[in-house]
Amino acid sequence: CYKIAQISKDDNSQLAVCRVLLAELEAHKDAWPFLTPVNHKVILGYRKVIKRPMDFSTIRRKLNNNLYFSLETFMGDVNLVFDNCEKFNEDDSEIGRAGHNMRKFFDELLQLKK
Ligand SMILES: Cn1cc(C(=O)NCCCNC(=O)c2ccc(F)cc2)ccc1=O
Repeated sequence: CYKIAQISKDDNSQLAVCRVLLAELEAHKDAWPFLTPVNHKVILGYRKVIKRPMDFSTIRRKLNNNLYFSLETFMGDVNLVFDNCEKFNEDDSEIGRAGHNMRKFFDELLQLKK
C-alpha cells in the first residue's frame, strides 16, 4: 500500500510543478503568440507545415484533464510549441524571437526546479 501511495504522491508533486511552470510561461511578456492555438484559417500554410500543433491553452486543458503522466510528457508538449515555432517562423521575426526567448526562459525554469 505504501508503495502505491508513494508513486501517486510523486505524480501529484510532479503535476504541481507542471502547473507552476505553465503559469510562469503564460505570464511571460513574449507568451502572446503561444497562448492560443494558431488559427490556420488566418495563418496560411500552417496546417500543411505543422503536423502537431500545440499551444499553452491546449497544455493547460490537458493538465486539467489529467492527460500528463509525468514532467517528461508535459515537457514534450512545451518543447513542441517551441519546435513548431522555429519550423514556421524566421529566427529574425517577432514571433521567431519570442519562441527563442520563451524556450530559453523554460530551460532556465527547469534548472531552478531540479
Ligand atoms: C506561434 N505562432 C503564432 C502565430 C500568431 O499569429 N498567433 C496569434 C497572434 C495573435 N494573438 C494575440 O495577439 C494574442 C492572443 C492571446 C492573448 F491573450 C493575447 C494576444 C503565427 C505563427 C506562429 O507560429
